[in-house]
Amino acid sequence: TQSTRPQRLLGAVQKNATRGDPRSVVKAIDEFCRHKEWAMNVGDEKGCILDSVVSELNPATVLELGTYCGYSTVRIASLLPPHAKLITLEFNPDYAKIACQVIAWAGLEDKIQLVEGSSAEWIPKMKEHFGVKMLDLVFMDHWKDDYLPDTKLLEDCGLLRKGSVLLADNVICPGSPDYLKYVRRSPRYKSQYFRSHLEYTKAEDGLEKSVFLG
Ligand SMILES: Cc1ncnc2c1ncn2[C@@H]1O[C@H](/C=C/CNC(=O)c2cc(-c3ccc(F)cc3)cc(O)c2O)C[C@H]1O
Ligand SMILES: [Mg+2]
Repeated sequence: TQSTRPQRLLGAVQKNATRGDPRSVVKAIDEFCRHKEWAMNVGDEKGCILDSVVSELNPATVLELGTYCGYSTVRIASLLPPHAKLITLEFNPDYAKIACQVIAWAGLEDKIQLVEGSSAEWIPKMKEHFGVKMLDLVFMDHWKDDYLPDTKLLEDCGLLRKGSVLLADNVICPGSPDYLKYVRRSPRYKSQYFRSHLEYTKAEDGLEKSVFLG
């Protein structure tokens, strides 16, 4: 039977990356997507911006919305301090299965909790189910129409503190206009646009970093 693109991406990781070496997993995926098959990972150019935000913040608790194949999951987790935790939500079981194996190949199982389910279902369960008090960083890379409702849900669930950072992918392409308007207009956020390009292409895209002011 035909393989899927995520399965072929996993194959490229298992063929070209070194087990237990997260950065080689990131590199293998970028090579595959640049030279073989495009896939919707945040990619190497926006990935460097993601790296700088994570390194500067040094977060203890990270939430990622939209795991897909686990590229940004591995990229973020590879930069986290020893006892830090990353929870990543993915509701597509086929993607979750691939991401789980990509994470295992990188040797990051201890830092990453992959949850198969929707953000709407699991954001309200963060505290009781995962013992999460506050989120230091939220990386949003799921359906673009869910960025705004999920941001409001994070606020309502009391998961954001003064200084919590929301980092959203694709605010230009495919775009999330209602989210952008909200974080840029709201007095409760200090928002900043990092101009870049859509992964593996020359099209404009960027990340929006929004600091919650409490
Ligand atoms: C609500 C919810 N909860 C948990 N997981 C969720 C969820 N909504 C989606 N997900 C999961 O996240 C992933 C969805 C990601 C959506 N990302 C995209 O649609 C996306 C699309 C493009 C793109 C740009 C130009 C083009 F011409 C074509 C595509 C680029 C990107 O970087 C993207 O992230 C997979 C899905 O199962
Ligand atoms: Mg994206």
